[in-house]
Amino acid sequence: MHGRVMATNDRSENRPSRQINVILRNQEPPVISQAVPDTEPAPIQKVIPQQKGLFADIQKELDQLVGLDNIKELIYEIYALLQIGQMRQEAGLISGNQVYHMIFKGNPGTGKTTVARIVAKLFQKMGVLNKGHLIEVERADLVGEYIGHTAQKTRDLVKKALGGILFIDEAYSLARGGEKDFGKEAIDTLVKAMEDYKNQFVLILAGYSGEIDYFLQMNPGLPSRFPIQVEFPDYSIDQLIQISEIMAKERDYILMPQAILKMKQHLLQEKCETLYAFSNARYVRNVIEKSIRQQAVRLLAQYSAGTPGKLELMTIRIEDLKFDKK
Ligand SMILES: Nc1ncnc2c1ncn2[C@@H]1O[C@H](COP(=O)(O)OP(=O)(O)OP(=O)(O)O)[C@@H](O)[C@H]1O
Repeated sequence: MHGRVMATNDRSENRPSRQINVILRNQEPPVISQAVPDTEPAPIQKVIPQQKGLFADIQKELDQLVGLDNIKELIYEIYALLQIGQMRQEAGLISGNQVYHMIFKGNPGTGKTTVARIVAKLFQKMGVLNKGHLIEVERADLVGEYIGHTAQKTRDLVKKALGGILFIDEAYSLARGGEKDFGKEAIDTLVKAMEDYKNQFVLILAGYSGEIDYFLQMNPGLPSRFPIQVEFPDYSIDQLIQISEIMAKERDYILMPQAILKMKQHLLQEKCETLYAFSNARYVRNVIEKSIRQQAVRLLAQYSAGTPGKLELMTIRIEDLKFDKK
């Protein structure tokens, strides 16, 4: 699975192995089953009701997301780790500080920012971060125009992110100009901030998979600082259709079957033509929003002397679909 949490202070090498299987069920109390060696007490099925409340909100948000099973699993894994960490602490056991800086790899519109927001909320609920906000930046926000300017800009943004998440989109662009570029200064400042403000913010670097891999290769000191690496796969056409129906529903609209069919055909073509530049769920969102505007224009023209009924106000027809990119 992508995106496993790697414990950085694991002292258990010499102990018998203990495997923790996490089963995530919809709206039900999480069940944690432990498979333990013969010498230990019989397997325990432990239901911990107080976890339900804390995780319920997060789970509700995750349930709204189509696909992303590996990421949902990862988020639950982090939650479980934090819960058990608290219990271990209360039991007087070592529950050392975990490092939560992350790399999110994926094409545009695959849900990276959305998931980062949910992660921020989880960390805030679990007391890892005291604010749980997300500061989203890109190269231009970090890199300055003269020596020292970049370090200052980057430090200021880190300070804004304290208590939350600093999310750097297209992070690899910081290494674009090599050693002489101010991007290098931003990277060095970020690395220093990760030391200076340990556990006070979480840094997420996001971007295209290949470019992020290249970026990490060029900066060998970085990968070990990001123990959690997650792949955001492109959505299938069926998932994109599901997403479009959810997006329409959230706005109190319904897509007619003919409109769905047309959307399907169009997405197939668009995905083939644009390849890596295809912006997945973001593209679908734009289509839905444009189509809603188009429906409004159609209805006004159609009902110049009356009011459309409730169902008509909700319906997106095939002729409402708008695909142009402008
Ligand atoms: N799995 C999903 N289910 C439902 N909606 C989704 C899903 N993934 C993304 N979206 C929606 O698609 C839009 C774009 O998502 P988001 O901004 O998280 O993508 P991103 O990977 O950060 O994109 P970029 O790299 O271009 O910034 C948002 O409106 C988000 O709510």
